[in-house]
Amino acid sequence: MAQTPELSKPTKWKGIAEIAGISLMADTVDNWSQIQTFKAKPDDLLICTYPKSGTTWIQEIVDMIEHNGDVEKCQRALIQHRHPFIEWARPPQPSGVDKANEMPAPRTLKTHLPTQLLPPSFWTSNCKFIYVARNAKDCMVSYYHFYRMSQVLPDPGTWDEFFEIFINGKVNWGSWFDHVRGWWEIRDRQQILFLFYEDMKRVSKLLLRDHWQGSCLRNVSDRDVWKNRVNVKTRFHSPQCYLHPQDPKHEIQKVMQFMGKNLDETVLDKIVQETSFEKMKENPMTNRSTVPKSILDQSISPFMRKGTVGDWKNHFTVAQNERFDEIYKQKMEGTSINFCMEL
Ligand SMILES: Nc1ncnc2c1ncn2[C@@H]1O[C@H](COP(=O)(O)O)[C@@H](OP(=O)(O)O)[C@H]1O
Ligand SMILES: O=[N+]([O-])c1ccc(OS(=O)(=O)O)cc1
Repeated sequence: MAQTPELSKPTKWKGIAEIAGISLMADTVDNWSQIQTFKAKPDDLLICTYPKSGTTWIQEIVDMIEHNGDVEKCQRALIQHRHPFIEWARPPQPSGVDKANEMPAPRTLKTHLPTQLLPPSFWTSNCKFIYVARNAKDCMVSYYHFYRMSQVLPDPGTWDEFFEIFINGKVNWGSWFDHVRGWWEIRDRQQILFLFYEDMKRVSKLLLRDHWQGSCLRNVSDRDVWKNRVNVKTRFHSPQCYLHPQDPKHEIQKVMQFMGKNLDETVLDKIVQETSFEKMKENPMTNRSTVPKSILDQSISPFMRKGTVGDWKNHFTVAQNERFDEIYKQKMEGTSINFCMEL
């Protein structure tokens, strides 16, 4: 069994610390009591993700919905300043909790915390959560490039080294497997809208999803579906088997309904366009271009890097892929969650 390589540390760097075995920025850990005693409100909306799962994307979508598709209003501030990041701390700047406390209700907040580390008041205040999950392989690739460009994170080493670090959960915010499992398991016990990056990305396809098996059976064309609706159902002999359209607009509509908003089709179409990868990559309010190079060096890798599904195929070796699939099977055993790894 390969050893987990040690991450080498940048100079002038405060470091990484742990809470209950989960790596976090040391400043976050130093501020832990303020974070844990944070008082959520019933009308809070909390955006929850494992890092690199499309946080910025869902933030922009939520903000656009909240502001009825008004682009100018969404340009009021950098995306990282619009929604307080609950566990963020970087003294002497105000912490995420400080910023949330100053924010008028109704608040939209953000976290990467796994369920077991979330401030308890979120569970008791009956607020709403939007969780976006991204398939582990693309998430790992995106996190690797983020570690490379970040000047405040340890050096990720080579891809092969980072692969070991990621599967062992020794990255910030811990194990992808535990994070996703944790949020998936509680999705029906709280007001949680559980979304998939891949569903938000998929364009103009209808997906046949069997919820009993929890598996994507195959993609079918729109024409296929409407023509063969009954046949398809009959063929799979499963009452749970149904045809489910998924594309950015459909997912945005789900978010809109969850937020209790009602926007007309033209506004929804505008939100789809404005939150596309291409638009957000060019938008200085979302692309992190104003973050100093001493923190994020985008000449190494852009923050808005590729925004695709399946880039893992350009990074994983065949052996790594086989090993990963085996580990995935073990770690995700017994859960009904299912990811699409390519579109
Ligand atoms: N509008 C959009 N559409 C698709 N992907 C987007 C997107 N905005 C950001 N992303 C992608 O989401 C990832 C960053 O996630 P987060 O915001 O959680 O840090 C990056 O993935 P890649 O590195 O694979 O390109 C980024 O390119
Ligand atoms: O890994 N990190 O240290 C990390 C990841 C994400 C992050 O914030 S975000 O706004 O890019 O999601 C900050 C730090």
